Amino acid sequence: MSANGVRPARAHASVDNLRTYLLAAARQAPDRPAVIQAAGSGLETVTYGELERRTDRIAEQLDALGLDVGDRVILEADTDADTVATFLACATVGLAFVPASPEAPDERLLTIIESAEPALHLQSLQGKRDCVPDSVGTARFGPDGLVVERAPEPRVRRRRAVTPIDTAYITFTSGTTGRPKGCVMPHRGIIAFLRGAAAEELITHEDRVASTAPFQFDFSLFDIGFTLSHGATLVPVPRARLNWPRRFLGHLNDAGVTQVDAVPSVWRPVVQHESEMLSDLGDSGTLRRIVFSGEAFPMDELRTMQKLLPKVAFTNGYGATETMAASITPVPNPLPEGVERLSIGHAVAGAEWTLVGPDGAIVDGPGVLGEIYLRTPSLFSGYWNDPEATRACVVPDPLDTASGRVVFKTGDLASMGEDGELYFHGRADSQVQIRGNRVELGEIELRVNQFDGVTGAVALVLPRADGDPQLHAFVTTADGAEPDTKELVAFCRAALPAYMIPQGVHTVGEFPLTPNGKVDRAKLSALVAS
Ligand SMILES: Nc1ncnc2c1ncn2[C@@H]1O[C@H](COS(=O)(=O)NC(=O)C[C@H](N)c2ccccc2)[C@@H](O)[C@H]1O
Repeated sequence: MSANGVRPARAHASVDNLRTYLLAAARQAPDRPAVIQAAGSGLETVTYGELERRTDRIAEQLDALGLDVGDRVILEADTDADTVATFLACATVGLAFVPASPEAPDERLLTIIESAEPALHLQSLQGKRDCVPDSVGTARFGPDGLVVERAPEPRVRRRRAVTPIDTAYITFTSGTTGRPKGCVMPHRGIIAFLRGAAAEELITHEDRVASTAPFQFDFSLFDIGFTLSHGATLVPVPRARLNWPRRFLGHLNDAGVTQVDAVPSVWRPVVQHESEMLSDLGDSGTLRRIVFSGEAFPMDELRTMQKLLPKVAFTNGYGATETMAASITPVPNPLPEGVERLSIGHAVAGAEWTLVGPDGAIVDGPGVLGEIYLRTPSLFSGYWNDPEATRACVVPDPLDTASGRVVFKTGDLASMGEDGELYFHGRADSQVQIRGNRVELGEIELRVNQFDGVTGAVALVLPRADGDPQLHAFVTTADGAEPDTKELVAFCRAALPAYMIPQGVHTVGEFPLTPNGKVDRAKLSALVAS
């Protein structure tokens, strides 16, 4: 019995809960490897049976702290077996975990703590965080369970069961307004998306999936969920190995990885410095698939990857944290000549999207730009403590406004292909007009990329106090030298309308990245302001 005599809450095996859904394999084949992870300079394997034992031990200890279903727990960690066990333990007792990166600065963690008001902060035995306020309990997790340093204040337990609509996790994304927004994800939401993803039949239980995203980026939560729900093996790639192409590829090779999940930027240094080793990895026949998400894979970089990996399948995972994701689309290898924009295909099984034009009319034909509205059971519960931001994107189904059903207004623009597949055209709020003409940043980037010596291009429009917004192109070049700006601009003029010609060209050594590995456009903009 717990503090107020109520039996502690527990996930019920008969309804959707992340713990029961992700440990189903532990029942059927407990000796199968769940996680293969770095250990010293080598690797170690944690089986599904061992993962379940660690999960239950931590769940018991969390229970003893007397927390209530729905209480928040900061889980500051990198992905490994103990992080997964802690994540599953939280799901078992109905605690909402808030993934945090050990690399996040103190003030970012404190902002999240101020907003989420967690009962407990959890970090690994090696964790270095020591700025957690006294109002929050602290504990460390490891292979032998939890070590509680400061018990959380006792809570009154009002709930007796963990239900599928209870919160599994809250991921705080650095909202464009600067204040981080917490995406509240219910158990049934993530499970619905993972079921839809499973219908793509990308992997079997024999696969070994490498996860490269930081734990606080929900791409990592997808990797964990997708892999464990198939009874396959998760291979986390620690940052120390990820940041060295040779070590990264060695880790993939040693662990016998068959699929690598990574944002496009992860591959840039690998192709630049270890293309030979990458090609050998593809020829070995073990690596079968690369899944990317987060942002469009620059076409020329993708083509280069495909030349090195002719036998590997490429898959484009598109979607937002608010619905975990939306579509999982195969990319032809090789990409046919002339294809200049990647398809994001159709929404996964169990979901469907609608394109809505600027005038509110439904777009159901090719070539017209509209905003994607996603009808899906993987919809989040809303933004933490921000009903206004929630109302702005959880809206009545445009096809059936009287029904009371709601859909996710993605803020993404797309056009439709011949058989209804979609092509991503960028964020609605980054669409710009210059002198009344809609500017396609992707088209500008494509053209600049074709200029001799340019290896990467990002186009931005920067507002100006007085006058039209200005178009700027940021480029990386093969030898780091600045391209001849006049020639580059002339090259653009030969293919683009006048209003799409960059007024500023800036050479950077490499593109700055956000903590989640996406091109940091805000940092690029700041280069011009300075
Ligand atoms: N494949 C893409 N092409 C092009 N633009 C994209 C793409 N994937 C996202 N995006 C963009 O990124 C936004 C979502 O950003 S996010 O909320 O941080 N989520 C993600 O980036 C990852 C996403 N949750 C996910 C997790 C697991 C599997 C697939 C996708 C989308 O609205 C798109 O604008």
